Amino acid sequence: MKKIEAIIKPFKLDEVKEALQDVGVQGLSVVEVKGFGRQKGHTELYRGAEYVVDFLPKVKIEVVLSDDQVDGAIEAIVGAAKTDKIGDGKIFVLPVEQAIRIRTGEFGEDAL
Ligand SMILES: Nc1ncnc2c1ncn2[C@@H]1O[C@H](COP(=O)(O)OP(=O)(O)OP(=O)(O)O)[C@@H](O)[C@H]1O
Repeated sequence: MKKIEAIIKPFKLDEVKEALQDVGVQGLSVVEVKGFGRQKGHTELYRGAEYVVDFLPKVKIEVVLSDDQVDGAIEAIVGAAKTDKIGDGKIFVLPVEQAIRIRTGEFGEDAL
C-alpha cells in the first residue's frame, strides 16, 4: 500500500476528487494547508487577485491505495489539477505499513 499526498490549488478540489473516484478511490482525507514552492518572492494569481507569495492557501489530499492504483491516481490528479500556471502543486508517494477498518477489524487492502 502507498499513501499519496497531493498538494493542489483549492479550487481544483472537486475536480480532483471526482477524477480519483473515477479510478476507484473510495475514501480520502482533505487538509487545508499553507505553503510555498519555488515561486517564493514572486506573485501568484489566487481567485483573481495577485498575491506576493509568502504562504499561499493550498489543499492537501491524502489517499491510501493499493500499489497497483498508484499510477492511475497520479494520472487522475495531474489531469484534474493542472492549469499550467505556477503553484499547480505537487504529489508525494509514501509507503504505508498497515491499514485497519475500525468497524470490522479488516486489515490491509481489505480495509481501504
Ligand atoms: N518540497 C516540498 N515539500 C513539501 N511541500 C511542498 C514542497 N514543494 C511544494 N510544496 C507544497 O506544494 C505547494 C505547491 O507547490 P508549487 O506548485 O508552488 O511548487 P513549485 O515547485 O514552485 O512548482 P511550480 O513551478 O509549478 O510553481 C506549496 O505551496 C507547498 O504547500
